[in-house]
Amino acid sequence: MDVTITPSTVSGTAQAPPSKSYTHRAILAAGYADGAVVRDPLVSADTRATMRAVEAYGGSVSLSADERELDVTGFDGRPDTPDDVIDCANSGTTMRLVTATAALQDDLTVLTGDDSLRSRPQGPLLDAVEQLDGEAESTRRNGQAPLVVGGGVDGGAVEIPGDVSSQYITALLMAGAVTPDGVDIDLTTDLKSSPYVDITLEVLDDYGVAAERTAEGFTVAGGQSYAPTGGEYSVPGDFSSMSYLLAAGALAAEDGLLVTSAFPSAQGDSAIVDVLDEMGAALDWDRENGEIEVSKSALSGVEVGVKDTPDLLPTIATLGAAADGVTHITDAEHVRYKETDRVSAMAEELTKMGAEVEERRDELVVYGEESDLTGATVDGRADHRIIMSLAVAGLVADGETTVTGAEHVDVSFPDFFDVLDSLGASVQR
Ligand SMILES: O=C(O)C1=C[C@@H](OP(=O)(O)O)[C@@H](O)[C@H](O)C1
Ligand SMILES: C=C(OP(=O)(O)O)C(=O)O
Repeated sequence: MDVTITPSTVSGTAQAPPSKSYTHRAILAAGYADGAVVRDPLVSADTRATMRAVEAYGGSVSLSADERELDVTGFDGRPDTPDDVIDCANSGTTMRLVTATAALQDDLTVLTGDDSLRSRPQGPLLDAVEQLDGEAESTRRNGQAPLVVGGGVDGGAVEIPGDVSSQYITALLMAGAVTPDGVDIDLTTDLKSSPYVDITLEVLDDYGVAAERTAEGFTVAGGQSYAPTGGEYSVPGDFSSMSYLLAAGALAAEDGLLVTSAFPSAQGDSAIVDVLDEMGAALDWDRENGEIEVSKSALSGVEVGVKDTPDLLPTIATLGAAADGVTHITDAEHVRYKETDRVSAMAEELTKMGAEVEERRDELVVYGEESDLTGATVDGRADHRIIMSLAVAGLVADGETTVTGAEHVDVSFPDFFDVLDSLGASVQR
């Protein structure tokens, strides 16, 4: 599906979708448990992949008609051998988290995904499973899926780099809690995306599982049981998804835009509020009521590191292209290991729209004052975050912007274009 955006103003109220990261964890934690009800889940292509995995391991997942509740019956810490290959589709979180689940059972599980997911790095996690005396192979022996994993690990100590994906740590902590011996994780390089591990620790705690940071990394004791208080878990709003709404507001909400479901949580991507503030956006976050009011403002360039917040790079790149002055997005090397190489993707696609952008190995520099955003046909790269960021740029580009492959917003924000349309943007599908 192609979507064409013409310059528009936006106004009104938009509710942020539920958090993808919390939903994945809440569903898998319910799988490790006897079961649980997950309230306000994100129902999207990626979280459906995690639901399929829980079912493949012997659990069941049923979604209420209004999609506000997932009733999960768990496999209680003892995954079955799946009858078939687990298709993780486009979801890195699913593949990493359920690879560690596969290592808990003696037999083998085969995990695969789409072209993008089969090109992303899994090697350090496979290596960690082998350090725990499990079996973990990449069929092509290139550290990428398809993967074959099993071996019935009992726990132990692992060394793993922290600068490829924090999802390996999340995976090992979640599975480690139900091993007999627990898992000690020694990070051999600096941890990137660390707020995502904080999300994991928060969800584990809510499910009654103890895990903690250590001087070397993290540790989780074995022999624990997952059980959320009252048998229920509620998912908060998603700040990565909110970043597109807030950016749209800062660029195009002449009369202001209100974003709801914005309660504080462990999500590092709530840093978008500070980034916008530093760029000069008129913005007010009422934390108590979970509401952010933002209005169209003259923005200036900013220097921002995305070590902890890789998913914000595409949004900040768009903001930088519409701002005055230079925007430096630093510490960005790990942003290349996502659904696409997002550093290159944003550099190339914003260039097609007339932006002046310089790509470095771990940095994207956007020269806002030399950028005159003009409508163009841009490639969404089958990557939800690239599509949403380019669509937001289209709100302020001169002329028509067509984003190709726009259906991939289905991964994290399925009704993104409906929401944009309801806020008054001119969106043609
Ligand atoms: O654990 C998670 O929910 C996620 C962790 C991050 O990935 P990395 O840890 O691979 O950087 C982030 O980019 C991804 O969108 C979601
Ligand atoms: C990188 C992302 O997710 P995942 O790693 O789960 O594919 C994302 O949502 O931007």
